[in-house]
Amino acid sequence: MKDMSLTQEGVALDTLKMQARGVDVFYGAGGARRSADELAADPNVTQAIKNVDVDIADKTVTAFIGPSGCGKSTFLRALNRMNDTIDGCRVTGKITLEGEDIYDPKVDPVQLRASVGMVFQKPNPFPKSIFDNVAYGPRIHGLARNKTDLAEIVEKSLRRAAIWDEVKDRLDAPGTGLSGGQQQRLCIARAVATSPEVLLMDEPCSALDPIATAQVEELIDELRTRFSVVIVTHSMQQAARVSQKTAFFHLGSLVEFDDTEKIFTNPGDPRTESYITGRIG
Ligand SMILES: Nc1ncnc2c1ncn2[C@@H]1O[C@H](COP(=O)(O)OP(=O)(O)OP(=O)(O)O)[C@@H](O)[C@H]1O
Repeated sequence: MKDMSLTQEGVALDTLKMQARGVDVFYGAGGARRSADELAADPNVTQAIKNVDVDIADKTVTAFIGPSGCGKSTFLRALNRMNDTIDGCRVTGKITLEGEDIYDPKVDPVQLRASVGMVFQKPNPFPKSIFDNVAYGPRIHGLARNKTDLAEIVEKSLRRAAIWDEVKDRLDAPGTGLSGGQQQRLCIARAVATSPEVLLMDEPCSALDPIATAQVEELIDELRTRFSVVIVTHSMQQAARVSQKTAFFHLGSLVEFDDTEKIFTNPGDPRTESYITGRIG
């Protein structure tokens, strides 16, 4: 019998943070408002995501895995409307954060991205001081009442990103002068400074050495005590180490979504099995 306290994707209802239903993403869609069916039928339009349903649980790390070009990053960007910044990119279907439609015209995408933060593959600190990198979000969103308050938010964020001890004596130094691993943790501090509900990470360790990767992975485990984390990774070992839920994408479709342990030990779909055993991808 179906457990009514779970969503169709098997996530406990009382922990549901984000939900995607029937999401399609198109590139080269042009400016005119066309329906998903019209876009799908247009040979000049690329459909990168096809009818995807996903549930993102609170205080959980969800990994998106799949072969190159399957749409992982495209779908991740749909979760905080980063695709809005790409000309001709159209997202259809429904994505909610705490039950609210994030594509509703009332929603301000800049505000949304403070709640659904993002960390990119390549560390991208602003050409500003370490302090100003972290203070940027709280400043533009008016989250600090005064200077002391702002300094507290910056310190707390740097501590959460496990980089405070390394930078506390040089907060005025440029963020771009840090090592790659430190820059990535600085970017994580910048993303958590606005107290997001969800943190999206697009291959956050791919530019890092094994020691910096281990530090960021440890940090991800710590971050999930406060936030939902969604991570795109090419490393199956990393997905198995850091996540509790895994979504396997193939050719723009979500093939399987389940507990990470199940995906890696007893996948339900032969395509998932082929991928995790190295036969496709
Ligand atoms: N800005 C864009 N314009 C046009 N097509 C794009 C754009 N970005 C991605 N695509 C296409 O969308 C599809 C999915 O790409 P996406 O980058 O989301 O895949 P991915 O699974 O994240 O790949 P990878 O693992 O290689 O990063 C691909 O066919 C890609 O060529």
